[in-house]
Amino acid sequence: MNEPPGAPSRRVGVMGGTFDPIHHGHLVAASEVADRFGLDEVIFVPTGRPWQKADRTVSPAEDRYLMTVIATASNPRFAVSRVDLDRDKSTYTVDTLRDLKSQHPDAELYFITGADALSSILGWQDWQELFELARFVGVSRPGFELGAEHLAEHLARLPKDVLTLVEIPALAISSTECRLRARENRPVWYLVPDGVVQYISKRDLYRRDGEPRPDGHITMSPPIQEKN
Ligand SMILES: Nc1ncnc2c1ncn2[C@@H]1O[C@H](COP(=O)(O)OP(=O)(O)OP(=O)(O)O)[C@@H](O)[C@H]1O
Ligand SMILES: O=C(O)c1ccc[n+]([C@@H]2O[C@H](COP(=O)([O-])O)[C@@H](O)[C@H]2O)c1
Repeated sequence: MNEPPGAPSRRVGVMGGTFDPIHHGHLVAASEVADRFGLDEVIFVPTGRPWQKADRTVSPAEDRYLMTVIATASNPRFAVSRVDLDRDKSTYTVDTLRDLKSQHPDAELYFITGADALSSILGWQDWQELFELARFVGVSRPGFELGAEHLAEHLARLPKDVLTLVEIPALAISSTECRLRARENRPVWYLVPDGVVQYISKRDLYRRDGEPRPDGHITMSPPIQEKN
């Protein structure tokens, strides 16, 4: 929704991700950055077609969107946007930020990203334009420390003062590990919000392609190239 003319500038965080599934590492990152930067809101933006994950099967966009809604529903400062899901092409952050900027013309945008994603930022589509649209906040993640030499070398090529690095409480959780656990019938409780555990079970996500479900149905995850 557009803001009324003359409204004071709001600080809006943007947390993009594939969220397959969303987990507590994502939620803590958003919450910490909101606190440190006094953000009024954090908008979670599930990717539509994450081109950098084209080599693997990704769950249908609507499932990832609904899990993101479930996970964020209880926090009045968290919201979810469909901009990347409703765009009929590969997902690029430059498009995400352009769309959100036009929806929130008076807001200062803060794009939140983990240290792992940050380490490839110079390869992102139109990367120079990204910093005209938003400030970037890179957060620590176990296994991807902010002080790593290769990350520093990569980030040295960015313009000055466009990125702030923030240490956050370390949660060694990844969506990959959650999917693996769900596939092997091991618990994902406490790694993801309770409602997401229940959604994974209800929709039978992360079972092997072609593996029969207890009710005899066969689940096939659509390949990422298909429109979900
Ligand atoms: N445990 C975590 N701590 C901090 N940041 C995280 C954590 N997990 C993911 N992120 C960040 O959240 C954003 C979205 O991540 P994404 O949805 O790809 O999750 P993921 O756990 O990295 O998924 P996958 O294991 O499938 O690659 C990225 O910027 C990523 O760096
Ligand atoms: O714009 C790009 O080229 C680009 C390349 C890689 C990742 N991103 C964004 O970074 C965010 C995290 O991506 P991922 O793959 O870690 O889920 C998500 O919003 C992606 O759209 C964006």
